[in-house]
Amino acid sequence: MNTIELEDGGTLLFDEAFLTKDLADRYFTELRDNCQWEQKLGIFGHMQPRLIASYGDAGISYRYSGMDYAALPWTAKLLEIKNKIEAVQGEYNYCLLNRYRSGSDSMGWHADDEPEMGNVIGSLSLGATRKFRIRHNETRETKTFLANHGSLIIMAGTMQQFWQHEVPKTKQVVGERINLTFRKILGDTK
Ligand SMILES: O=C(O)CCC(=O)C(=O)O
Ligand SMILES: [Fe+2]
Repeated sequence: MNTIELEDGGTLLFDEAFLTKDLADRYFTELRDNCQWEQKLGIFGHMQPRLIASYGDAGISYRYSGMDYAALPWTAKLLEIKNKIEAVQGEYNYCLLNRYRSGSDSMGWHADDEPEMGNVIGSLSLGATRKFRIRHNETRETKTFLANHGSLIIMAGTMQQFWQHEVPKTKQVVGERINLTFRKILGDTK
């Protein structure tokens, strides 16, 4: 487990071997086959280049790229994963899953800095290894992490205020990747 102290009070924890390969394999298959995946419309009227699904406590919905996502009720597997991540850090009531079908699926530079969102985000990666990059808003300093099968990244402190992150497209032939970001939606979410 690696804890990186970022400038301006952000921290990024990276555990390359958070889950055993066996368990990561099982979660990948289970989530791929059983989550309610959908492709959403993004900004400028284009479909987002990935599939998403979202789960959480009753009554939770999450505003993202100008749209509201109502959370489906937790499944037993997702609660099991949530408990494991909470044992490391954080307390979560919502999970956004992203499914990157190939190297041409991606997520552009952004920060998860909505005011109603807690500052601790737990991000579990399953399946193909993809680059997870972070970039400081002012200095443009960039760091790259290889988010491999079964790895955990926890973003905390002031990271969302001072850094953005992305999962870039790649021309390499890569298999599917599923990423789960556990979050805490605060206050009145209706
Ligand atoms: O897929 C990832 O590793 C990042 C996902 C992400 O940044 C998000 O869902 O906000
Ligand atoms: Fe994000």
